Amino acid sequence: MTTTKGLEGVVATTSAISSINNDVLTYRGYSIQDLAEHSNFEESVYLLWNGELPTEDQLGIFRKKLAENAVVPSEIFEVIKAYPLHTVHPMAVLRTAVSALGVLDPDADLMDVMSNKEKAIRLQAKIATIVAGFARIRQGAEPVAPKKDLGLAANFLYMLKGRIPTDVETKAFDTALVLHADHELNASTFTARVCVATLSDIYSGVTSAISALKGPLHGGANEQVMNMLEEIKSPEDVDYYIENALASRKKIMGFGHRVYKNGDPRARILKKMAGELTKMGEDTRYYEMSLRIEELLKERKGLLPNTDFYSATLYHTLGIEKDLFTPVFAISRTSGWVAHILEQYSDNRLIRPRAEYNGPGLRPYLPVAER
Ligand SMILES: CC(=O)SCCNC(=O)CCNC(=O)[C@H](O)C(C)(C)COP(=O)(O)OP(=O)(O)OC[C@H]1O[C@@H](n2cnc3c(N)ncnc32)[C@H](O)[C@@H]1OP(=O)(O)O
Ligand SMILES: O=C([O-])CC(=O)C(=O)O
Repeated sequence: MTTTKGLEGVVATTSAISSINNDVLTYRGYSIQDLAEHSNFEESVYLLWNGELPTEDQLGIFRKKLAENAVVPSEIFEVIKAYPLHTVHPMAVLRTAVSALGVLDPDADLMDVMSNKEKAIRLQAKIATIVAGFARIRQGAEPVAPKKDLGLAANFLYMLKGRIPTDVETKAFDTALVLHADHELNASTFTARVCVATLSDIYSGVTSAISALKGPLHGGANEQVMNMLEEIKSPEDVDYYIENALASRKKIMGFGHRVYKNGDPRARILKKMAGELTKMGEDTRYYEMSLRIEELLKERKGLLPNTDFYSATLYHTLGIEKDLFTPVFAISRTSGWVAHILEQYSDNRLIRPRAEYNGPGLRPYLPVAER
C-alpha cells in the first residue's frame, strides 16, 4: 500500500461538474472568467445542477422557484434565538440549522431524482435566509422576510441590512457567489460525497460539507484574512507583521493552494472587484494593505492569493460582518455541494479507502489488575 499525506494528487472520482486544468477553472466547460462577467448566480446554479445553461423560460421558472422557497420555517429561528448569540460562531449555527431543515422536511429521506432536485431548490433558497436571519437575531432584531421579486444575491443583502441594495452592491455580491459556487473535489465537497455515498440524505451531505468548510485551512480562511488585516491596522505596518509571521513560520491566511501553482483565477477577479468597490468608498486601507501583503508573499515565499484573500476585503466593503464571510461562502458553495451530491447518487458506490496501519503489532490483552 502507498499513502499520500492529505491525498495530494490522488484522483478520487470522475466528475463532469467543474474542472481545474492548468490553473483554468471551468463549470461544465464554461470558464470562470466568462461566467463572472456574463452570468449570474441563479444561471450558474442551474448550469451546475443540469449540465447546460438555461433558456430564458427555464431560468425564469428556476428563479421563481428559488424565490418562492426562500422562506424559512419559524421553528428554525425560534431555536436559533435560544443559542448563546454573542459567542456562537455563525458557521456552527448554519450547520445546526441545515440539519434542522432536514428534521422538518417530511421528504428528507426520499431518494428519487425529482424529490432530491426539489429538496436542492429548497435548501439553496433557504440557506441565505438562515444566515441573514441569524445576523438580525443576534442584533436583537427580527429576521427580515425574503422578497419574491429579488434574486438571491439582492435578497440576501436586503434581508441582512433591511434595505434594497444598490445595483453595484448586488452585482459585486452576485459575482462573488458565482465565483465560489463550485471547485472540483475540494475538502467540503469531498466530505459531502463521502457522506451521501453511504446513501445518506441530501441534508446530511450539506451539513457535513458545512462542517468541513468551517475550518480555517478551507472556507474559514476568509474570516482569518479579515482578522489579520484588522490586527495589522495600517499599511505602514504590513512589512513588519508579515516578516515576523514568516520568521515564526506562521501561515498567512488566504495564500497558497493545493491545486493552483500559478495563482487562483478567482483571486484575480476578486482583486479587481475589491479594488473597484473600495475606490468608490472612503476607506481604501484594507485594499492597500492587501496589495502589499500580496507583493511581499510573492517576493518572499512565491505564494499567491487564493479565493479567500480578496473576498475578505470585498465582503467587508459590502458591509458584511467578518464572521459571516464563511457562511456567505457556504450560501454559494451549497450549489456545488448539491451538484456533487446529485452526481454521486446518479452513479453511486460507497467511498471507503484504506489506511496503512502504523500502530503497535499484535499483543496479548492484559486484564486491568495486571496493567
Ligand atoms: C477556499 C479554500 O479553501 S482556499 C484555501 C484557504 N486556506 C488558506 O488560505 C489557509 C492558508 N493556506 C494553507 O494553509 C495552505 O496553502 C493550503 C491548506 C491552502 C494548502 O495546503 P497544502 O497543499 O497542504 O500545502 P502545505 O500546507 O503543505 O504548504 C506547502 C509549503 O508552503 C508553505 N505554505 C503554504 N501556504 C502557506 C501560507 N498561507 N503561508 C505561509 N506558508 C505557506 C507551507 O508552510 C509549506 O512550506 P514547507 O514546505 O517549507 O513546510
Ligand atoms: O479547492 C480547494 O482545495 C479549495 C478551494 O479553493 C475551494 O474550495 O474553493
